[in-house]
Order: sequence, then structure tokens, then C-alpha cells
Amino acid sequence: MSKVFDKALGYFSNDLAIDLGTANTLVYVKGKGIMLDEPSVVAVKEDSRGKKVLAVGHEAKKMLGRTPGNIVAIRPMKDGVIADFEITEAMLRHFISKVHNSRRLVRPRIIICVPTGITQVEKRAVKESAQSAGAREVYLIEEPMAAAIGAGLPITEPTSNMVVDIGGGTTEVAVISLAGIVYSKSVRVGGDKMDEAIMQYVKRKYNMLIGESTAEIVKKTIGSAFPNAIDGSMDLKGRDLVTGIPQNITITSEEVRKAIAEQVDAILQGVRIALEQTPPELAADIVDRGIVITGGGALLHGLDQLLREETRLPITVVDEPLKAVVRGSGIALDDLDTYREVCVD
Ligand SMILES: Nc1ncnc2c1ncn2[C@@H]1O[C@H](COP(=O)(O)OP(=O)(O)OP(=O)(O)O)[C@@H](O)[C@H]1O
Repeated sequence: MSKVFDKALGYFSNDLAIDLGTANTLVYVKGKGIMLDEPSVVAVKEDSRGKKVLAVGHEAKKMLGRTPGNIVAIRPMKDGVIADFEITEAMLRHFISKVHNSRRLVRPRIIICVPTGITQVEKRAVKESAQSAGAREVYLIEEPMAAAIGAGLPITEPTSNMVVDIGGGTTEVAVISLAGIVYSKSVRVGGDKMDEAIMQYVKRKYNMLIGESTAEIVKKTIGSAFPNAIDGSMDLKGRDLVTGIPQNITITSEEVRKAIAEQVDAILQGVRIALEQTPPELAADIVDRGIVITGGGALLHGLDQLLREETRLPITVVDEPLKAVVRGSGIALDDLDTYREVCVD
């Protein structure tokens, strides 16, 4: 294991950058790269003695919707912020010890990403959660800033860049110039609400219940934001709500596109409002440079086409959009002296 010498403390330390997302948590270890990429899910057993964590990450996600009575699979982050403090801390502690191979090292410095729209109380919750999980110092970086750094945009130059980061719980639209966020808008709509909309559609149209993991697979496989961006269908198994008997249905990409249209439209509205409210000098840069889209939602078929059609601007999907935020936070961690100014209190 390569380690980085911490001059200030005279120890070897393994500092971390964490993208603590609603859907996924990714961890970058200084000097090593992205060492963990797991769903933000924790399986918890609850009895008279209290709560016990049974599984975290991939293992816990497999249990979603399949758990017996006293075991629940919890997603402790909701809409980009901590919904369950205790479970978030347990999840962070588990992930930190996993990347450190359970070795006791000097307590790490941690950069952790937060959405732009969150309150001071919510920021404090993230900091305290990371401290309780073992951090000695915690720096916060806003997700679109991290995404912009991860996308290789020239964030310190006096030119503006627009980033749209579409995650599980939130969509963040930000205009960045001279190492600061000049304008930002956070919409609490992302991939999770699309999954819910697919579940609702199947329930309404076919009288059938499907789980959120199935809805997510449908979205990723045949979901789209633009007509004819993908053509196909999927067979789904579920339970008939009336008879209670397992049944099969076939759902088409066109049906899925319509089912998630409201959520896609909310994202588009967020981008439109951001463009309208961006100061004119900065807007001129955006006309030239266009918009960069990041986050898992950027992978939705045809979303780039839709944004191109509706805004008439150049749209670029960043490479490996699910990793842009953690990549950017990692770059900031590797050169904290330069990037400290982009961190927020
Ligand atoms: N190929 C794909 N097509 C459509 N959506 C996808 C695809 N791959 C991943 N997603 C969606 O992207 C979302 C996860 O993205 P990401 O990991 O960037 O979010 P997050 O950082 O966990 O959430 P947030 O930023 O809201 O806290 C999920 O809703 C997931 O279903």
C-alpha cells in the first residue's frame, strides 16, 4: 500500500476524498486513486436491544426489498443530505475502514462533497458524521465545483463554465468562474424520482408491483429523455395487485420515456432558470463553451440530445460521469494548498 507522508504530523497518512451521494458513495485515497464505489445502502437489524448494522454497500443493496421483518435496508442519504445521522456515520466508518484495510493509521483528513443548496445545519451534520467516523479534519466541497474540477474545466480562469450534475437525489446546476460558484440552483429531482415514477406507472397501467432495483434497471436499459434515443422493450416479472399471482408484462422504451417525462422536465426547467438568471457577461461564455453534464443521470439515453435541442447550446457528457465528483475532489485533495479556496465552511 503506497502511503503519503504527512509533513505536518510526521506520520504516514491516507487522506481521503469522499463523494457521499444519495445513490452511491465513492472514495478516493490520496496517492492511490478511487478505491471504493458502492451503493449508499445499509442493512440494519432492529430488536429490543437496538439497531445492529448487518451489511453495507453492495451487500446491503442486494437486500433492498428482500429483507425479512426485523431487517431493513436503509438509504441514509435522501435528496443529497443526511436523513439518518447514525446510519450515515456507520456507513462512513465501514467504508473508511474498508479502504484502509482496517489498519489503524493516523486519523485522515477528509474532503467530502455536499450539494450547493444545503443549510448550515446540514453541513454541520456531514462534518460531524465524518469526524465521528474517524476524520481528523474535514473540508467540504460543493458537488458542482468538484464535478467541474473532475471534468477538467478551467475553474480558476475568468471565464464561466456551466455544469449540470444529475445525481440520485438532486440535480445541481452551477456557473463557475474564478474558482467560485457564481450562480447555482439545486433541484431536488434526480434518478431516484425517475425510478419511483416507473414503479408508479407499472402499478397504474399493469396493476403490478415492481421493486426500486427493477425500476432502476428498466430506466438504465430502455429509459430515455428524447424520442427514439433508444428503441426496445423489457419483460418484467411482478405480482398482480388484484389476484396476487406472479405475472409477466412487456414494457417499451416509449412507455418509460413518458413515465419519467415529468422528472426530466424538472431537470430541464432547472437548466432554463439557471440560463435566464446568469449575468450577461457570463452567459456569453456559456454560449461559446456550452454545458457539461455529469453524474449518473447524464447517462440517461437522449438527455444530451434533449438539452441540445432545448437550449441550442453545445452539450458535453463528461467521461465516466458517475466518477466526476470524486475525481474532482481527489484532485483537490492531492493539491489542497491550491484548492483550499474552493472548499466551503
Ligand atoms: N446508465 C444510466 N442511465 C440512467 N441513469 C443512470 C445510469 N447509471 C446510473 N444512473 C442513475 O444515476 C443516479 C446515481 O448517480 P450519482 O451516483 O451521480 O448520484 P449520487 O451522487 O449518489 O446522488 P446525489 O448527487 O443526488 O447525492 C442513480 O439514480 C442511477 O440510477
